This record gives sequence, C-alpha cells and structure tokens, in this order.
Amino acid sequence: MVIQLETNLEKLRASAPLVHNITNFVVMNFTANALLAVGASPVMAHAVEEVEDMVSIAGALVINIGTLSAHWVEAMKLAMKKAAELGKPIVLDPVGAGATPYRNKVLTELLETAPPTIIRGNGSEILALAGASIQTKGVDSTADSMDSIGAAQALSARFGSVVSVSGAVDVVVHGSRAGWVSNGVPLMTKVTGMGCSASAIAGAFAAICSDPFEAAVSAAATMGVCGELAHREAKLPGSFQIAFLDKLAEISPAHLAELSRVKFE
Ligand SMILES: Nc1ncnc2c1ncn2[C@@H]1O[C@H](COP(=O)(O)OP(=O)(O)OP(=O)(O)O)[C@@H](O)[C@H]1O
Ligand SMILES: Cc1ncsc1CCO
Ligand SMILES: [Mg+2]
Repeated sequence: MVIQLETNLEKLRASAPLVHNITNFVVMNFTANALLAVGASPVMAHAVEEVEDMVSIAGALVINIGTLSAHWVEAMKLAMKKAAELGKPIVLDPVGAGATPYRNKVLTELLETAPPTIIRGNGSEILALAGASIQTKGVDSTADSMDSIGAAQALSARFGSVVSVSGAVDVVVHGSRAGWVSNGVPLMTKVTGMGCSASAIAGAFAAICSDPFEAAVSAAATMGVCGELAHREAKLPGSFQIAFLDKLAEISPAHLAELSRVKFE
C-alpha cells in the first residue's frame, strides 16, 4: 500500500480547509498557528449558540477534551451531532483519558453522541479509552504506543474509527489495516500541544482526503518529519516550538514524501 503524502499535502495547501476546533485553553494558540502554517484555515469556536453553524461551513471538526467543563461538553455534543448529520469528518483527541472519572464519563458520552472518524491520542489515552484500568498521569503518556495496538484495534472495531496512537512510533489502525510512522524526535514531548496539533492536522487532512486512514497517516508523517527538521536547528523546547511551526510552513510536498518513514502491515 502506498500513501500519497505528496499529493495530500498539495491538496491541503490548495484548498486550505476550514478546521473547526473545540479545543483546550492551553493549546488554542499553538494549534491555530500549526494549522495556519501547514496551510489550513483554523477557527476555534465553542459557544453552544454557534457551534452547529460553524461546523456546517467547516471541512472537519476537531474535539479536544483538554480543559473540560459542562458548557464545553454541551457544545461538543451539538457540534458532533451536526457534523455526523452532514457527513463531515470528526477527530476526537481524548486528552487525559484515564486521569479522572469525569474525563472518562464525558468520553463515553461523546462516543455515544457520534462515532469519531479519527481518534488520535497518546498510548495511555488510547489504553484508557479502550477500557484498560490504567491511571493516566495527567496529559502525558506513561505507555508506549506499541503496547496500545490491541487497544487501538478494539476501539477501531467498536466505533469504526481510524485510531492513531502517537509516540516514538505512531501507530495508525483502521479495522484490519495498520500503519507505522517512525518519524519525530523525543523533544516533541517537551512542548505542550504537539499531540493536540497532530489531532488538528489530522482534521485538516481528513477534510481533503476521502480515506481517513490515509489522512491520519499523512498527519502523523507531517508532524514527525517537521519535528526532525526543526530539531536540526533547535535543541531546546522554546526555540524548537518556533522552528517546528516554521518547518510546517516551509516543507515541500516532495521533501515530506522523501523524509517520511511509513510502513504498512
Ligand atoms: N519518543 C518520541 N520520539 C519521537 N517522536 C515522538 C516521541 N513521542 C512523541 N513523539 C511525537 O510527538 C507528537 C506528539 O505526540 P505525544 O504522544 O507527545 O502527544 P500527546 O501526549 O497527546 O501530546 P499533548 O497532549 O501535549 O498535545 C507526535 O507527532 C509523535 O509522533
Ligand atoms: C497541559 C494540558 N492540560 C490540559 S490540556 C493540556 C495541553 C496538552 O494536552
Ligand atoms: Mg494529547
């Protein structure tokens, strides 16, 4: 199997899809900048009064539960229902799944509201979402993505979603399909919102790509390759964060295809 990374990035930049994010306070600005840099058009909107209208004009919806409260959850449900009705791709980032009972309860409700097109989380979050009794340490992973493959497959079977697990190797599964993306650098875990940006960029690719598995792999590869390029120039978190945004904007589709390390089962 071959994924057209080059074509997908070209398409993303040519159409600059509007990506509607209901995301957390911590990463809103960085996520919007990451989407702009890669060539998409971000909007952050969480008022219950407008989320249905916003998702109606968007190419994809990204739901991120990083800093939850009751009103936000209501908005997430409204937006997810509308997106499902309109056949728009939904990305769910289950930030901190397994850390508190409230997060777990809300995630169950969101998954009942509409099955996500793509679920993108770190190893601990995917294990917790699949029902493993693990205690996530806040928002950071304590589990290897490779140890979450069974959980990712179970979630994919249950909800029909593509499941993308980030880590040293990003694992993407959809039913019987599996892909491994071995790009990225450990310093990416020292900048907050890298995973959240990975989810938002998956939304941007899903907006322009009819196959959500291909969208999730394209997003993981773009993140990882840009992380490696940024690391050539920046070795500490502050400068790395800026360099990473620059690489998202600078990378050519051909360079992305050349530097990506993607394997399929
Ligand atoms: N050890 C590692 N080596 C290389 N790349 C990594 C490593 N760990 C994570 N990454 C990359 O960093 C990005 C973010 O993944 P991570 O698993 O840290 O997400 P996350 O925990 O959801 O982050 P956050 O919640 O802070 O947004 C992904 O693109 C992933 O490929
Ligand atoms: C640090 C943090 N806390 C809640 S959301 C978030 C951003 C990374 O997921
Ligand atoms: Mg995360």
